[in-house]
Amino acid sequence: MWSMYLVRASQSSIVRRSALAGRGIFAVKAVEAGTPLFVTEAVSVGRAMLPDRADQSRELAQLVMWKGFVEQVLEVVKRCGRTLRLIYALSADEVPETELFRPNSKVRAFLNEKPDVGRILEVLDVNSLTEEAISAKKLGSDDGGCHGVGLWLLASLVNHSCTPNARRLHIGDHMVVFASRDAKAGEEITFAYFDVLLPLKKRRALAKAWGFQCGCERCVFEEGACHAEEIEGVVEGEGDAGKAVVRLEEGLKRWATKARERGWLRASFWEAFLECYKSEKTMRKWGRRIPAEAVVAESIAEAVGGDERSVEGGGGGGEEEWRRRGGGGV
Ligand SMILES: C[S@@+](CC[C@H](N)C(=O)[O-])C[C@H]1O[C@@H](n2cnc3c(N)ncnc32)[C@H](O)[C@@H]1O
Repeated sequence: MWSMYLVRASQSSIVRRSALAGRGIFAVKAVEAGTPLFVTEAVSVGRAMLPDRADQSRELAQLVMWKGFVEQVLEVVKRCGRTLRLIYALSADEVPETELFRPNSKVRAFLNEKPDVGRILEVLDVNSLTEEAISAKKLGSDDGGCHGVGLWLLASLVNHSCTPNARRLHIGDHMVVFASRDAKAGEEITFAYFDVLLPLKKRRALAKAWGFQCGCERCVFEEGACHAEEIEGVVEGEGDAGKAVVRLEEGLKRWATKARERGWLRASFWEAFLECYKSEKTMRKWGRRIPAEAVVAESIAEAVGGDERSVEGGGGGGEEEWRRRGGGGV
């Protein structure tokens, strides 16, 4: 009823206890950006055409899509005890054995067990993924532009991080999870559940809407760096993006931040950077005290993983070159 296979001799990812949440998926060996980590086929996907974002019938279309999806999952588990066992493993406290997720697993399935619909719905509520998401891309248009919500068992164990290292690619009912930046052996594989080019306060609110408080290393760093709140105050209070960016860049030098930390903080204030780049007047006013867009885009991409929105724009030369030419001087 379902199939899932791991690329690279079934060794790229395993399920382990996560410091972020109960369980998570970890890289067994170091991976470079772009490396496929695993491929997994959906238990089921409910698809529907979604009207324009502003259109209220969009909500109705989403409901119909969700209802169809739930019905399909219930059909599958009625016929396949193994899928039922895997779904229950998603909401259990203990770390499920990786063996359970292998296609030819010898782990015994539940046979003739009546599915607990309430429990399944609870699992679907927190584990279903949409094809149209911040960390996802969809290939192929055979389905006429339909969007879907589905359950991809192994991928649903991937936790959120504001400094994610993986993205997903949807091809039909299959999902390919690949590294969006280099990751070390033993590092947890994470997606962005929501936009991470946002300040800490906004990210906290989004995580809350998902029902958790994010404990990723970027959030921990930014919570400790009170400067982040100070800069946030400048951006919101004065409404002068140029001044805020220059203060942030001065701070990055003063606080002796590491390259990753600089990327995180720039990602948090990306909106202010963008406002500057859109205004010739601002760029003229602050000159080299505002780093080139390509420098900031590269720094953000290295820290929070590739995202096409962060690699727009020209400039070039990188951070070292920008500093060498006297950029960022106080
Ligand atoms: C799709 S599940 C991820 C797998 C989940 N950890 C598990 O063991 O089943 C989503 C849930 O994991 C938890 N979670 C994910 N990312 C988290 C994070 N960065 N910090 C805390 N909890 C997180 C939240 O409870 C969230 O609702």
